[in-house]
Amino acid sequence: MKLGYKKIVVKVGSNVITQANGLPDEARIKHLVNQLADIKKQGIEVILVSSGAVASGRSLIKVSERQDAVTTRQLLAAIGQVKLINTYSNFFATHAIQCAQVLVTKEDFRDRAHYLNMKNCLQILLQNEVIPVVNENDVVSVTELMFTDNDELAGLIASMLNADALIILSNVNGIYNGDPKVEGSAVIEEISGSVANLASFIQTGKSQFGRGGMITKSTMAQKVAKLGITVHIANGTTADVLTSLLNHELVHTRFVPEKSKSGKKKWIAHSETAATGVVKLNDGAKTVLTSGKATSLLPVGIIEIQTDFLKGDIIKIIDENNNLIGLGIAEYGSDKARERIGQKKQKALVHYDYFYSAI
Ligand SMILES: Nc1ncnc2c1ncn2[C@@H]1O[C@H](COP(=O)(O)OP(=O)(O)O)[C@@H](O)[C@H]1O
Ligand SMILES: N[C@@H](CCC(=O)OP(=O)(O)O)C(=O)O
Repeated sequence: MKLGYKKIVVKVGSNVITQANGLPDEARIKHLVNQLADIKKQGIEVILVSSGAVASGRSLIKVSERQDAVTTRQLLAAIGQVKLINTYSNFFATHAIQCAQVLVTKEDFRDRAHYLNMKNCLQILLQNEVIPVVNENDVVSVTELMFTDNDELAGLIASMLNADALIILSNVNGIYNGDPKVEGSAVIEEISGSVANLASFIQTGKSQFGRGGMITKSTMAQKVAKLGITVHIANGTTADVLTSLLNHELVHTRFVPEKSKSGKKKWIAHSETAATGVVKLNDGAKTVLTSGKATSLLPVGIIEIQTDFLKGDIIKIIDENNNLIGLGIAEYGSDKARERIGQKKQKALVHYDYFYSAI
């Protein structure tokens, strides 16, 4: 395979594996499994992140209209995930490949210890030639405990496992430079760095069964590419999509990766919800920290400690307009940091090795 990847994360959206009438599209699931089996047999490690539990559940049970959205999702996912994983498991078995069900919540990544537990679990499956089939545990993850969508989860897993690439399969050929339904719009084939006007191309609407939409997909893709992982967004309803993509024969959107960041930085990048403290910087410090040079956060650039934190906590670093600049691990607690605000020649609050720039 021309692209030469050794480890890939493939994310399949609900729309790819659901027919227009809401029933699971078994022929498509089979076709994707055949390609994944082929890829695995070529020595590439594969992790699958598959949506579709809720959509599968909808085909199995009629839900009362009086039921609220959260409990409906729990009911449908609880039933649908069984069908979804059975379908994958049966198709993988025809290739003599074992797959595993890994259901996760945001809580499973809340601190470094939990994050490493998840990482160990996926690594042991890969070492045993098993394909992990990951989904959010929709039965227990509700409201603020939820991932934005499975694109966010797939980005987190790709970063955690140091994958070479993340392939997101949706029901469009990639990110278009306008409304995909309007004639004249074309697929943007390559995106490098942070493209400021990318969101302006993207319609806020989602596809029939999707959760996050293309804006969250592109924000996540830019973040993951910044960590050094190539991200591809392609059409999962196209025949032989994965093999064509990996052979460099498919029109789709590719996010060009930056230099690979360390495992610790990748973890910090995905730990915004675990952050305790909030520290505000002046514009000079912001410029230096986001310049791309190896610079640590010194107290001289701090103008306010907004929320307390302890040594070793993840802290959010914001600018004068309260926009997020980055995340980092505090070298000391907020008490000491407050005493040192604006002072020169003080120990860095966040060392460069433990700072992730969100800009
Ligand atoms: N500029 C754009 N390029 C591509 N897709 C877009 C764009 N703007 C909006 N979309 C919509 O985003 C949808 C894909 O996002 P989503 O519904 O979350 O899919 P999935 O279920 O695969 O995660 C597409 O079906 C498309 O309608
Ligand atoms: N966990 C949910 C899918 C949530 C989700 O992000 O869906 P999608 O936008 O289609 O990838 C399910 O299995 O139904």
